[in-house]
Order: sequence, then C-alpha cells, then structure tokens
Amino acid sequence: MIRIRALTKQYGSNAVLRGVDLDVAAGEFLVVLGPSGAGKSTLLRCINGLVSPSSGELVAAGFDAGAATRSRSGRQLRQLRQQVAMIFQHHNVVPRLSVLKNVLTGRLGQVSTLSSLLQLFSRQDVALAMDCLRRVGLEHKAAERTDALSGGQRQRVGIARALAQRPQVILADEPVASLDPKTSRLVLQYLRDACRELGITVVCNLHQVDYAREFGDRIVGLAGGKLVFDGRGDELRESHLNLIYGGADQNNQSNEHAPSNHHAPSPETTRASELSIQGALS
Ligand SMILES: Nc1ncnc2c1ncn2[C@@H]1O[C@H](COP(=O)(O)OP(=O)(O)OP(=O)(O)O)[C@@H](O)[C@H]1O
Repeated sequence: MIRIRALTKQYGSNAVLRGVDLDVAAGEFLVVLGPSGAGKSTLLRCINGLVSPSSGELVAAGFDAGAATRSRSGRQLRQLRQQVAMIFQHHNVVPRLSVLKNVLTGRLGQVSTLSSLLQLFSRQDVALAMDCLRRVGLEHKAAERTDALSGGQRQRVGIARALAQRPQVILADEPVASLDPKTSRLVLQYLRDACRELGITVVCNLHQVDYAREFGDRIVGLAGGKLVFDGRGDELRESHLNLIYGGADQNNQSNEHAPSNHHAPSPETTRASELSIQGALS
C-alpha cells in the first residue's frame, strides 16, 4: 500500500530524512516511534503530499506522492489526499459545527464544488457519516456542537471524519499526545478496530512505547532521519529503544511502564537486528 525508497527531505542544511526505505502492507497498523525531531511528522507529511520530498521514491495508495507535490494542476495531489487521510494531534475539528457536520467535512473532497460550498450532502453521505460515528462510539452525539465534547471525544470525531473520506490509508500524527492514558487507549482502540474492519492501512506516530507494542502490528523506529528498527512489538528490545532514543530515559517515552525485557534478540529479529546494525554504523 505504501512503498518508500531512499526517501530524503532536506530543509536548507538540515537533513531531516536521510534515506528511508519502508513498505507498509495493505491493512497493516504501523507505529512509528522516535524522539522529538527524528522526522516522524515529516515522514507522514511526505506520504500525503503536504511536504515535497527532496529525493527518493514514495508511492501511497497507487499515487506517486513526490510527483503529486510537483505537479502544477493539483489534481494528482487531491487524488492522493482523498486516499490518504490525516489525523492530527489537535484533531483540527471545527468547534462551532455539530459533530455530524464535522464528520461530513470528510466528504468534501468527493462532492461537487457547489455542493461543498452550500454544504449540501446526500442522504448516502449522511448515512456514511453516521456509520463512521457509530464506529467511534459517538452516534448519540451527532447533533451536539463539537466544542461541547471532551478532548478524547473530539479526537474520535477526527477519526470518524478521516473514515468518512473512505481512504485507503490513514496517517495519524501523535493522535493521543494530549490525552490521559485511559482515553488514549480508548482512542487508539477505536482507530485500530475501525481500520481493521474497513481494511484501512494506518501509519501512526506515537511517543508511547507501551501503546506502540499494544496497538502496532509492526513498529519502526526513526532516529536522526533514518530507520533504526523494523519489527514486531515483541521484538523491540531495550537495546533497540536505546538506538531509537539515544539512551534517553525510557520512562519519559511512556505513559506507563518502561520496557523491561533484557533478553537477547530471538532468531525472528533478524530484520530488526540488521537495521539496528545499519543504524549504529551510519
Ligand atoms: N517546514 C519546516 N521548515 C524547516 N524545518 C522543518 C520544517 N518542518 C520540520 N522541520 C525540521 O525537521 C526536523 C524534524 O521535524 P519533525 O516535526 O518531522 O520531527 P518529529 O519526529 O515529528 O518531532 P516531534 O515528535 O517533536 O513532533 C526538525 O528539526 C524540524 O525543525
């Protein structure tokens, strides 16, 4: 679903992504871990064309993201963004609109310009939006103003809006950064379950190692713009975390327990180990 090869992104002299190779399979829930400034947001922004890569190959949902950002017409970029939805840390919902209207804004890319200007939505769009709200447990809040909801509920509205786009991919940039642990887990559960049921691929940036292990089908670790770990949650050892976070205190990266597994990598961690070595050498 996503194929990335030798991806680089440079801001002036700041090399933010330094040769990222990554494949994400259809329906996979991939978590990206990494310290602040590692390039996690930049990676997501490249995937949905918010940022133009400096070099490399990036195909998401069948669209060449690099070419889409360079194309003047904007058509390719719109097509890419229809298939690759984004969920932000601060949910970006419109507070004064009703919950249902916020979710319906996820349909704007698919309705005519006139309909979108007049906010005219078909009965099917409304039914789809209600189904998306049901998937995040907020059907009963449809008519309420969004500013009457809690932070966790607003983030669930953000998820419903992304689902309403009917995308192939959802990119979630630290979706639970400002939520308490219980709410964070609930939000991630809704995101994972809805995407699993609908077959949507997810790439989710997180700062919490425990949630990465719990919710990710697979985890990649980004440090200094390079992938230094690629494996399953049960393959992620303390040595990998040291590589990702540069020996930072893991308690700072987790809302709950610090990783405590000191076992040597199992034979299945070959891929993870290879990457670790590459990261350590470069
Ligand atoms: N538009 C921009 N112009 C210049 N530099 C940028 C821009 N966007 C990001 N950067 C730089 O790229 C680097 C990586 O930023 P990025 O936001 O991708 O990191 P991150 O891993 O998502 O961090 P965090 O976990 O704190 O969100 C930082 O040094 C940042 O200053």
